[in-house]
Amino acid sequence: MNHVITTTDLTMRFRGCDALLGVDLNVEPGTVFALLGENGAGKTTMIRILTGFQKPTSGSASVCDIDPMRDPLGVRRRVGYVSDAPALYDWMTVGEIGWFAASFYGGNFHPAYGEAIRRYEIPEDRKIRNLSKGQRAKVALSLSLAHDPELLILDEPTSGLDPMVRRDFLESMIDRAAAGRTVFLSSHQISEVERVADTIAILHQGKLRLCCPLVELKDSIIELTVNLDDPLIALPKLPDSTETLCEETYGRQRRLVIRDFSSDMHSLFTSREGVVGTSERALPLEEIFIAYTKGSLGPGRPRENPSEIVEEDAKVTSGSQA
Ligand SMILES: Nc1ncnc2c1ncn2[C@@H]1O[C@H](COP(=O)(O)OP(=O)(O)OP(=O)(O)O)[C@@H](O)[C@H]1O
Repeated sequence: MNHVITTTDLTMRFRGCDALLGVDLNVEPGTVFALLGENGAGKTTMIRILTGFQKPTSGSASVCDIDPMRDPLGVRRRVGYVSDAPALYDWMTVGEIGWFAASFYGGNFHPAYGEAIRRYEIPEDRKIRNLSKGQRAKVALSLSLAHDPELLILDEPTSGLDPMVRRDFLESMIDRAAAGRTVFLSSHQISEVERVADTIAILHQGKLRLCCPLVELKDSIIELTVNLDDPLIALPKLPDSTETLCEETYGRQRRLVIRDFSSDMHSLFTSREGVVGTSERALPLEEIFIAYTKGSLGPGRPRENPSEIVEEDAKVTSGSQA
């Protein structure tokens, strides 16, 4: 399959900060692809590279079969892009900025822009500088969509929009994907993303922590609650095919978020002395995201023996002193 976006070993090192560290990513056509990450995870840096505004330190990228480093204008002609702080000419009116952008794209751009502006009920004679934050966001979205791009790249697209417009806008992204267009968006509104995304990628401290279809992700992760007689009891090691994303203790309950846990593994816990019982539940995307970005304990964890934690910490401490 021809991917709409491909990055290979993409790395961006700023002075004193590694924003992206060897990111390999493929985005399939006709999907809504959501890039999630905490503040400073590298999302905007990635989008700036994909849209040709930033040259990476190393690695490569291809967007609609164009190398954004070699042909940034070619990419921007093919792609619709809205940044988290859209730069619009403040002295133009809403109507004038439509004519201005239409001069680059031609075709059906101006009628499509005019229709979007009327749908959003923004007066065409209003100066851009006098628009509210939400109206500004709507103008930027209308401009990015008017040439019906095969790929739409959105950095925090719904910030500033009221809840009704946000919902309508995100639902329209599903329609775009159904029509074979591709939407690549970065957002902190995880519950909104969950309603529209086909594929989820999580960037954490510049590294791609995860990239997979949302349905697959939600099917593969559960929260396991283990009820204990003794809160200090050591839990069994799980098979290496599983990944324990986080482990927390609440009184006599141990809460684990585990990837690829299967129901026959409950007995590993229930057969252990001091374990009263276990229960599991599916997690919403927001809780999965938190579990991933809190840091993984790695394959097969939780730890067999709590003293291991102390020993490992001691090793780190003595290593740093050496
Ligand atoms: N021009 C720059 N010079 C130096 N450091 C930069 C530059 N641009 C970004 N960074 C750093 O790179 C890291 C990633 O920034 P980036 O803006 O990509 O994060 P983000 O995931 O978009 O965050 P947010 O969700 O807060 O917008 C941050 O630590 C940031 O300070």
